[in-house]
Amino acid sequence: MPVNADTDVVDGDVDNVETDGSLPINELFYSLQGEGKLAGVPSVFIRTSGCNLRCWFCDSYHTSWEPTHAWLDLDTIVDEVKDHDEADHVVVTGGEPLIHDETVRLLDRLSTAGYHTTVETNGTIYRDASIDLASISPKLASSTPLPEKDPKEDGQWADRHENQRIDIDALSHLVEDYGFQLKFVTMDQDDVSDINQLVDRLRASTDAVIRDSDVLLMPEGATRERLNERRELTAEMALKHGYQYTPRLHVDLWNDAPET
Ligand SMILES: C[S@@+](CC[C@H](N)C(=O)[O-])C[C@H]1O[C@@H](n2cnc3c(N)ncnc32)[C@H](O)[C@@H]1O
Ligand SMILES: Nc1nc2[nH]cc(C(=O)O)c2c(=O)[nH]1
Ligand code: SF4
Ligand SMILES: [Mg+2]
Repeated sequence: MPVNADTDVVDGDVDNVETDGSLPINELFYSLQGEGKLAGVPSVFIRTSGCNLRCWFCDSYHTSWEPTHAWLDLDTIVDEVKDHDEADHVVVTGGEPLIHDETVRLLDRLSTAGYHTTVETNGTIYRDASIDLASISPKLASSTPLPEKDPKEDGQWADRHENQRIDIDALSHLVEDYGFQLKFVTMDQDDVSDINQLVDRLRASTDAVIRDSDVLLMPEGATRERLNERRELTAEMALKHGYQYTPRLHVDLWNDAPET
């Protein structure tokens, strides 16, 4: 993809940007869905650039900490999706895809064309859109880029990330309106109380039924090596609390190669 970095996209603050029927696209590729309830399903991935959070561990650094992208119009994006004629599932991810107004129009176009749509989102933004599966990954306290963890080493994003990472209203609307999964990146045992508290809070704030099997624990790890260090502990946490474990099939298969 051609590369440029826009300050507006860097900050995930695109309200005032004239997007003119296009989206900042970091990559578009065909792979197996690696995570969650649809793991293993052949899917086209559309990765938008720009994010309103800054998880220190973000495995898509060039959509968040240092965004790169080409602005592609919706016709071009949909045509590229259709080039992969084996696929009937599309995953719209990022960055945070729901910061962009045009993502709603893209989802409409994909749905009208007959695709099953999954949106990978951090759950801080609600949009009324054609979403079959809202794959929500709320960010735990352990994701906050404290100075000692920040890839840029200055801790500038810590407060903003911490203040924005949970929005109960947005989460409630997402689980009420769409098929959903709550997919938590887990570092260690300390995350469990954070997960339990959030699930309890969400259950109390919505009439939507949230089953334990809708709560997925996914080991942190952008590489095989790091995943190996966390998968067993994550599996044990899932067993102990009755939550579902999700692998990261693409990391097992292709490690951290781009476009996988
Ligand atoms: C790059 S994010 C993009 C979508 C959205 N911003 C979000 O966080 O859900 C896609 C998925 O990767 C997960 N993820 C990011 N970095 C990870 C890491 N180092 N290990 C495991 N999962 C990670 C996110 O939690 C999310 O489920
Ligand atoms: N194969 C594959 N599956 C995925 N599921 C969610 C992904 C994402 O980055 O959102 C992802 C990804 O990057 N690759
Ligand atoms: S919310 Fe998603 S894209 Fe944004 S920094 Fe966290 S993992 Fe990366
Ligand atoms: Mg990924």
